[in-house]
Amino acid sequence: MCSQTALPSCNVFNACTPLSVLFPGRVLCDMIPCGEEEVDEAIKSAHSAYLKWSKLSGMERARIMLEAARIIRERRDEIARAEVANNGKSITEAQVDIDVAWQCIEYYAGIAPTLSGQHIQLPGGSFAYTRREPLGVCVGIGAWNYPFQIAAWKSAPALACGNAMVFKPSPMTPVTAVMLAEIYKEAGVPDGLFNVVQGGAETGGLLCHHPMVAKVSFTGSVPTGKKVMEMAAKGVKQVTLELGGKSPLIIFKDCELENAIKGALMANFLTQGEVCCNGTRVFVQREIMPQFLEEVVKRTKVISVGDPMCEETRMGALISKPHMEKVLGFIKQAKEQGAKVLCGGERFVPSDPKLKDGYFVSPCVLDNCRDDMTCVKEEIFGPVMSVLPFDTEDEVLQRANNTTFGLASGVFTRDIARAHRVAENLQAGTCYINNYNVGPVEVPFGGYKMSGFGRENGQVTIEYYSQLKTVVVEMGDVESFF
Ligand SMILES: NC(=O)c1ccc[n+]([C@@H]2O[C@H](COP(=O)([O-])OP(=O)(O)OC[C@H]3O[C@@H](n4cnc5c(N)ncnc54)[C@H](O)[C@@H]3O)[C@@H](O)[C@H]2O)c1
Ligand SMILES: C[N+](C)(C)CCCC=O
Repeated sequence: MCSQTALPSCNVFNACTPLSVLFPGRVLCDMIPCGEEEVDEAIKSAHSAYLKWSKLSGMERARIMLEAARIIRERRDEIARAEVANNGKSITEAQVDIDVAWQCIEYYAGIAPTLSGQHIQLPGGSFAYTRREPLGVCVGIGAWNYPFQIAAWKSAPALACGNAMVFKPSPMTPVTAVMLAEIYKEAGVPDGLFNVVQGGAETGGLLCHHPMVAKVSFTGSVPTGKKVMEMAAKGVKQVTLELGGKSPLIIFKDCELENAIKGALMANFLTQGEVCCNGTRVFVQREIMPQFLEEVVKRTKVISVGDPMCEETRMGALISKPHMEKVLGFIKQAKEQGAKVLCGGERFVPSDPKLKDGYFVSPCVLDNCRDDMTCVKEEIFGPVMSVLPFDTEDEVLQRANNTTFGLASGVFTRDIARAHRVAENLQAGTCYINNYNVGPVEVPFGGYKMSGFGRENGQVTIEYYSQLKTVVVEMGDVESFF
């Protein structure tokens, strides 16, 4: 890497040992997963903090959250460099992730003072009112692709509503959630309000089962999401599930082709293709397929893969060796099933000897794809775009919806009526019209079908981190039947 990154200091529930060398393929830090005792301690301390935090007014909570957002802005480059070491994504993308994180905290700080209920008039001067109240201790469980951003997306609405959060990052990326905990503390949240516990499946299970936990917000794969839901159901805990996808991107022949090509690249190659909402099934209307392929391949071939700490790099390293092998396995299988590799799809070894053990894969465009191929049906979570021809709107809608996933979708067309008709008929939590993978924090994000339920970001997420109490006030005498 161009420069070394110092790991943040660790907090009480984080048993990782910083190593001084952070070259690709090396161990980032050694971790002892948190067991029953540490998880119990983290949840109890979060509960004590919740009792204080939930009694503050929205304005008071907002002031502290705004200070946290300010500190993140101030430390943006340091956190981004740690995120690169954590995940392997390019520094340019990591900086954007950190910006999205502080924007999210600012956004929910703005909402905190607006939380309110309703006043309902009843006969005889009696009335009722509703109060929006916090849930208590919420658990956040994160995936490894957007470690800092996921921690912010979960904690910001949780804290705005007056909850505490115990967050478990993926054991693949344990570092930057700890930095967020330190920042919240520095900003003035009560001790324990945002706790980080480290560990994998076992630690996650302990969190989901703990009786003092009111809600679990999970980001990860569908199989793990099902387990989380099952565990939470035992304690009748609320759940938000942000799961995987295999999203369609539909490009009609009347599109602005230059934008559609840029959109297809954005839909497939951010964060080495390890993005849940990627539009990996690119349906292109047959008439424009030759121009589309020529241009998309030309631009994919020049994506600079390599040292993620360098400003000019556009694609860094995949998360781990087993994951890289899984992605390369999908490409091999695609070829066996008849797909044609137009570019990339191989392990890439940069010329810098320090980077030779990194898990780099050259971005890949697959042609000759059919809907029944594994590469078109399953989430690869790597830099692999599958391109499929189509003829009519009805046909492409049916094929686009023929999946158990439903996280995102996209359409490129100049026909405004068609754009909205297609958006209405796509079975997905998000539809991008004439763009892809933009994610302003004001906009709700979440899935349909097996991509999950509940939402993150936007005003609606307040409903997933609070509960409504109804207070009924009698102004007259009690009318009793007895
Ligand atoms: N929809 C979204 O917002 C979104 C965002 C990012 C990633 N993802 C999805 O996440 C997946 C990749 O991430 P991953 O490999 O980290 O997913 P994963 O399901 O393997 O792990 C996710 C988290 O769950 C924890 N975990 C694993 N087993 C558990 C158990 N039994 N109980 C409780 N927790 C457990 C892991 O330690 C990790 O923190 C992809 O499918 C991707 O699409 C979805
Ligand atoms: C690419 N977005 C829009 C930032 C969403 C990332 C969410 C998780 O993978």
